[in-house]
Amino acid sequence: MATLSPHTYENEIYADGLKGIKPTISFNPLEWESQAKEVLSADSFGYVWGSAGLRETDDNNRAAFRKWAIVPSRLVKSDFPSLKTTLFGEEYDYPIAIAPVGVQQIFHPDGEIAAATAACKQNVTYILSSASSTSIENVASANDNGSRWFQLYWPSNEHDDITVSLLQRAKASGYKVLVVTLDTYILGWRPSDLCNAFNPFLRPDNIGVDLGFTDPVFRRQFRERHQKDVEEDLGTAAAEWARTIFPGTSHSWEDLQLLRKHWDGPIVLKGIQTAQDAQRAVDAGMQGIVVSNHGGRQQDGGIGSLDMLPEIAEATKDKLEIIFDSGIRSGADIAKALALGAKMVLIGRPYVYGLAIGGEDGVSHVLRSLLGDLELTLHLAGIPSASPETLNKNVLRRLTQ
Ligand SMILES: Cc1cc2nc3c(=O)[nH]c(=O)nc-3n(C[C@H](O)[C@H](O)[C@H](O)COP(=O)(O)O)c2cc1C
Ligand SMILES: O=C(O)C(=O)c1ccccc1
Repeated sequence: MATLSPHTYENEIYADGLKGIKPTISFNPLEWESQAKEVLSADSFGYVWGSAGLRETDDNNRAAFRKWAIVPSRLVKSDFPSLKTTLFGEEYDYPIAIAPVGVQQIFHPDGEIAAATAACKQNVTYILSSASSTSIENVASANDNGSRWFQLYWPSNEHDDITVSLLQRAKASGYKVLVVTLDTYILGWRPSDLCNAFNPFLRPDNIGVDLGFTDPVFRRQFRERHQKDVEEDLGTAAAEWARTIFPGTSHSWEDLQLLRKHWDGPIVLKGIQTAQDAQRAVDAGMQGIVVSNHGGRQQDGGIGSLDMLPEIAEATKDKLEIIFDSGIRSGADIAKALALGAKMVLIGRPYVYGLAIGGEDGVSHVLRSLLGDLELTLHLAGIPSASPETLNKNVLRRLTQ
């Protein structure tokens, strides 16, 4: 069955309207946050909404989009724009993917299963977090024949055998691209979580440690250390898994060779914010980067992620694939990031809010809304496709310096 153009979501909604049926989830992306707040516990809402320090990096992420504006062209006779994009030699239907987000069961009981199912149904890539509350294998089953990538929180060198085990499991379960997050070897200073005394990893129900608890190498080593199984001392095991994937200190550029050796598909470094680091990624044999500051959740007082995209793209876009995140909230935001050099963007908090509000349907709603908005934004600006030939810096003007 041919996939319907995303903007046709509108037709469904207006047809329902004629029957007196009103949508339950907002179409205003900024209201997804307030709707999620109504249904989540204070702890869970504070965690997803939270950012580092005074939220300056987060604010700068949003402000960066407002420094650019789309300039439309007229009498461009074209069909609805193609949203296809090509990365690592593969064609993707849409230039968006689900950002890796940990502990999704604290937002909805169906957690990762709901989000990975929605991603498959909407033809959007799902990136599984290392801090998932559902195992690599179970998420793969839910994601079925969908496109899925695996995000690594990278254990320190003393745990290389666990790293290799995670990579092997991901590979065996059909995850095609490895995304290595470099900005979160320890959690940032997050006042919302501190005020709630809430650490998503140190919970009485131990949600969020499933990848460790299902890992044969972690389980064997736990037994050797404690002469008991993970199930016999869940609290200790959860704390040890948290220390394993958030070791407190960073790796070095040389360490990437271990990942290169054990992963034969594309590797993408997530958290890059300078052209110099992007070039280092090229030199280290990496295939892509995510220009990201983790949604401002790690380091406060930082520059907006979009502010750094043009110079990074200028320096390296012909040498590796550029993906972007941090602050994407609308179709116009996606268009701007693509125009400034990204081939794909990651959707973060918006889909988590959708998950909280409506489970699988809520995630589908957010993805369909963003894609419908993107499609009409390009179409009405006279931009015939999302590819760099037609969606590039020429369609933007910088408003302020
Ligand atoms: C609740 C939450 C959990 C996250 N967990 C992870 C994670 O496990 N791994 C990771 O690489 N990034 C994680 N991120 C960061 C996202 O992948 C992404 O970079 C960020 O959400 C983008 O910013 P935005 O939400 O403002 O768009 C998390 C973000 C949120 C909001
Ligand atoms: O909150 C985050 O940003 C994050 O990356 C994370 C995910 C799971 C557990 C702890 C932190």
